[in-house]
Amino acid sequence: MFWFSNDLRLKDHPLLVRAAQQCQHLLFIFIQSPQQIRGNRFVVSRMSAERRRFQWQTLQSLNTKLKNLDQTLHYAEGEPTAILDGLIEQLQPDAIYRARQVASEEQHPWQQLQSRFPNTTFISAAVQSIYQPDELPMSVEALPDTFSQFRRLIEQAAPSYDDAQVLAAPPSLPPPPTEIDQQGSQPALLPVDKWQARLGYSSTTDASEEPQLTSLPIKGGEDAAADFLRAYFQTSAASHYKETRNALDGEFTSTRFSPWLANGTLSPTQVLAALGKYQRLHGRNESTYWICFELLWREYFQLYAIKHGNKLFQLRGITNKPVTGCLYGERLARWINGTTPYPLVNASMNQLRATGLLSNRGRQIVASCLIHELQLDWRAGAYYFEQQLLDYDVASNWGNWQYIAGVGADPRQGRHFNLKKQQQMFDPEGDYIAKWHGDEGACGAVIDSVDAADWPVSVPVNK
Ligand SMILES: Cc1cc2nc3c(=O)[nH]c(=O)nc-3n(C[C@H](O)[C@H](O)[C@H](O)COP(=O)(O)OP(=O)(O)OC[C@H]3O[C@@H](n4cnc5c(N)ncnc54)[C@H](O)[C@@H]3O)c2cc1C
Repeated sequence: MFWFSNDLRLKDHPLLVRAAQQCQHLLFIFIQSPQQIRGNRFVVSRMSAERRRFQWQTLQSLNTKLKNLDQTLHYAEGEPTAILDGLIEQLQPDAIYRARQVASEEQHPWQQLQSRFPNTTFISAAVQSIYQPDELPMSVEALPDTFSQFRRLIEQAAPSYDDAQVLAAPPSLPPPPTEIDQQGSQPALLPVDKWQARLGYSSTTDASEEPQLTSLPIKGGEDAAADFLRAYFQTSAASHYKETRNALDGEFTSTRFSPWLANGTLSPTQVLAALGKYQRLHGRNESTYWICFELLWREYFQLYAIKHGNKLFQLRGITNKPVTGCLYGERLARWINGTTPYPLVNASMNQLRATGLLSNRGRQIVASCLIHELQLDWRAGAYYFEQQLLDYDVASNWGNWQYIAGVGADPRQGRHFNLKKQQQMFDPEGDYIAKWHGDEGACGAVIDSVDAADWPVSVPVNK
């Protein structure tokens, strides 16, 4: 049994190659846990319709690729443990394969199944990271408290990422187990094609529906990821990355690889291999190095999530530092709907709501505003990002939020961005604010309509 999660590709997938070599039959499954869609006390839902659409495009694309190898992707919605429990009882697989998961919610069913089925072999590998655990110069428990320390250790000791090698997709796959009815008679588990109609998605998606940050649409699937990667390195953008990466908008100011890296249609090794080829053709400079630098941040946060477990989601973070933060509904609604007094924040939130995409600088600015100006519980922001971001990645999202909230890996104990200064630096002409209507909803200097005693706050009228 091969359980796909955030590794939705066939290329550069060592675990898949291993399963293809070791098994006589393989059942491919993807399970959507309702817990990861349902709301909680912070958000009405943890997954927006736009994110689901992107995920669905990705699953369809994976299914098409599997079909070319006479295989099928099966999909189920439900508690992973319950679904797999039934399937393991029924099919008695010798082994179950799954990409390593870094956060507790995703790890939990795997651990439960391991203890329930001691005679089944559970095989997992880090297929979403640059380094395997044994290539790291430290154990996960000894991960340094700051990124800079981690980067220095990696750059001194770990194998160089200059000559990254991409593994080919398996040329063939073992057939599905005979017990699985291809027509999908299992109520919980159906081939992806059958689910498509049930969920109301069309088999082809109108390209104009896809969110765009560049002239290429952000479309789900391994082929779309490969096209995007190729298109990026056909430009000279990588040679200027360090100077442009902080821009709020614009064609290839940063790589925009994150949506595909997050769901595993693209591996970091594929990015590094394409970068290596680019450097051999056009030369290396500080900008090309900086792409690796940012990928190391991603790597760091993955290990950070494993090391810190549930602390990733706690108000006091990994520091246990006492912090305040309220869940004041009116302020949160203003932040979400782009009606704060800060046009730059509003523009960024409007962009995020409309597209599911936001630059790194935009994320830092709105996160800082939620924490420092609006004084809200940072987890409300993190959950809202989880709902909206097409590139949502549990480790990068929660790790970055903790960093800005001062309860994470930041040696400076948090970041408070001066919003006026940020606007002068990154949107001096106001183009971004105009494009995303940041002025339209701005509510003036007074954020709240009532004070602490619930009295209406009157706005002084200038005569
Ligand atoms: C509050 C907040 C929440 C975030 N949530 C997420 C998230 O859910 N998913 C996500 O992938 N990134 C997240 N990031 C990190 C970063 O903003 C995005 O990775 C980046 O904007 C993606 O655009 P890009 O692919 O053009 O990045 P580039 O600048 O081109 O960087 C290349 C790659 O490096 C990695 N990377 C870059 N910056 C970071 C970073 N700070 N932390 C971790 N990895 C990084 C990404 O995989 C990215 O695709 C968050 C940042 C902040 C401040």
